[in-house]
Amino acid sequence: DDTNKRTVPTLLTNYLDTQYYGEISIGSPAQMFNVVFDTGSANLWVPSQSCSPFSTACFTHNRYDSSKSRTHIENGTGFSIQYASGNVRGFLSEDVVVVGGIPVVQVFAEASSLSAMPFIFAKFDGVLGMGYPNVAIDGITPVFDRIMSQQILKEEVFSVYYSRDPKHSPGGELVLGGTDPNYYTGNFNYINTRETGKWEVTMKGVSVGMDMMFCAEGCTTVIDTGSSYITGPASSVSLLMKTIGAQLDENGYKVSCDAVKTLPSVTFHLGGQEYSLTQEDYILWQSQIEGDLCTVTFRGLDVPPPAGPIWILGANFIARYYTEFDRHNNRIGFATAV
Ligand SMILES: CCN(C(=O)c1cnc(C)nc1NCc1ccco1)[C@H]1CCCNC1
Repeated sequence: DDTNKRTVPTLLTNYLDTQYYGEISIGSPAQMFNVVFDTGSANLWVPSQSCSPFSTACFTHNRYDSSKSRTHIENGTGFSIQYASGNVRGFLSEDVVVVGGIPVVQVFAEASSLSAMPFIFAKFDGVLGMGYPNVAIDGITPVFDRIMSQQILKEEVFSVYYSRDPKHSPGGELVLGGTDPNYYTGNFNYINTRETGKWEVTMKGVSVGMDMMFCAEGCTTVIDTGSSYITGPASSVSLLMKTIGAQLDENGYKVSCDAVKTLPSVTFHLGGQEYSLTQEDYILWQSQIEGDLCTVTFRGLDVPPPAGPIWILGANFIARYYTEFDRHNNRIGFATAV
């Protein structure tokens, strides 16, 4: 019977609307880590005590010390994960991982080397992949699969709320086993994931204002809770930016803050619904001493075939559209975030 099945909330911290992370523990006694709950990958890794003191990114974060955990199980298999933005290398260990108070015995990676870029900018220590098992490196059963097999969740889904304004509390919320009606209004609209066993769907178009500009023939789109921005093929994004009058500089596309109010909406056509982002949603407005800086939260990113070309909808999309990831029905649901 479902009476004793439950949902498991984890509060998230919002760092400048670009990084959202929550706390987990590994080991006994508990060693605490801040991790991104990332639908764009399927492995758990945290920095290792054994990382070189010269690896700045490793050294400035919490590190797992296996010698201090009485539940540590030796493994030692090599591990490496390659992101577009950087890479992580290390080895596997096994220990008790606690997420939202739920303990699982989990194989994870101790990162003994972390590329300085981008991890010196990370406020989080590691990444907890919420992707499908078939994309997990070394064939490791992901954390969420281990929690599902305990049969304690009301539904085999998880949901993500990202706040839009760092001053709001909480910065975000991950719910395992259901959704949190406090953070969305209206009904969910669902899109089936592609058969690839990834949190990706076929998008039916991207329009700017009233004009359909990209992806009219359909294109693969990843819903990635671990990415800050929206990315698309570089040529498409540069045309989109030209249309809104944004200039590319060394760290992204900028617009003059005075022009922000005249910017058009950008609309993503998913599953027969239109998901619009207004300038509110896609401009990061930072007040600086030398004047305000308005960054457009779109980036060009060319993912090589066979995985690419793809669009990636990240945190700025999820902040506007509360997202449910449904492993039971292999579909993604969006509702208007509060
Ligand atoms: C976590 C690695 N990722 C980042 O894009 C990334 C890199 N480096 C920093 C400093 N932050 C990142 N993401 C911040 C964030 C948290 C929640 C929303 O965005 C991606 C890599 C591809 C899979 N998906 C995740």
